[in-house]
Amino acid sequence: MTPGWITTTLLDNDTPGGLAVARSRDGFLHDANGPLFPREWLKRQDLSVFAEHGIGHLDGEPVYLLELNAASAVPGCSWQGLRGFLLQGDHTVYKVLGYAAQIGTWAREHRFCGSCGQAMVQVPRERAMFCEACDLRSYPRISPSMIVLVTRGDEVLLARSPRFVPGVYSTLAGFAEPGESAEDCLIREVREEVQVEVRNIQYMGSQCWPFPHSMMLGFHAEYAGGDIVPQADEIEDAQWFNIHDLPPLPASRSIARYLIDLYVARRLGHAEPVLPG
Ligand SMILES: NC(=O)C1=CN([C@@H]2O[C@H](COP(=O)(O)OP(=O)(O)OC[C@H]3O[C@@H](n4cnc5c(N)ncnc54)[C@H](O)[C@@H]3O)[C@@H](O)[C@H]2O)C=CC1
Ligand SMILES: [Mg+2]
Ligand SMILES: [Zn+2]
Repeated sequence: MTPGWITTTLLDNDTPGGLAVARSRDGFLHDANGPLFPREWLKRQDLSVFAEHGIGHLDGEPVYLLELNAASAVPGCSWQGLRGFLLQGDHTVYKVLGYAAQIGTWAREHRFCGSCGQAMVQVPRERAMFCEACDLRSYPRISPSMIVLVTRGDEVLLARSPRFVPGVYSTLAGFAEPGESAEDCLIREVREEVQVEVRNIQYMGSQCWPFPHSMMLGFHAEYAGGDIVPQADEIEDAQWFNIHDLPPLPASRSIARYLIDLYVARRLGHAEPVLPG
């Protein structure tokens, strides 16, 4: 048995047993023991199953996703969105759910060929949907996004989107566009969002961000010029904050928080944080 969580494409839906998670628009089903249930028990509940996907092994046990048409009442259980599991509880369980959410979303959104419109079929032994007429394979969608902490000595540039929890400021982020390198994207996003120029771009690490399918590439960059001008509509406010006087920050398991905590730790000579996977 291999401990921990390993994704797979090789599970047979007709083989009984294993564990399962159930996902609806209201999130994942969970009870006091969490969101992983004995699969046969879960399948006996009154759930409207849209699709079943084998997704991996947790401590050697096969794990399946039951993707539902809608949430329904299961005695002793409730529904919680993926973000709730990110903020609280076991991180490995969150990783299982993050993968399940990405596979469920992708499979649901790729039932028909984008080229000819015919129904696609799941490829055996590969996580792909296939159109025979077009010989076209669609793989799970991953959207690369740059995230950057811009610094100026003891100051860090943080901004607020109108979508954030009131008071919270975070690092700048944005999706890569076709034709861009990671660095091109970072420079463009910082220009667009605050009209600031950067230099000495340094890659710091990455994080899967399944909301719904981002791959965050984290960077540090130094300020090189310009006065902050927040982008209309996208950026509600942006400021230089002294590392000794920071505003409320993003959740501790986010790479945004890691980039800030790492810079502060290095500046102050404290122990460095560890990037959560
Ligand atoms: N893990 C973390 O610490 C953090 C993650 N993020 C994530 O980074 C991603 C990008 O951040 P934003 O500032 O919202 O992006 P952004 O600055 O590029 O603006 C968002 C806009 O981009 C467009 N968009 C949406 N999906 C897209 C795609 N796949 N490709 C290209 N454009 C797309 C939409 O018009 C959307 O309103 C989001 O998924 C966000 O959740 C953002 C901050 C922290
Ligand atoms: Mg942005
Ligand atoms: Zn086709």
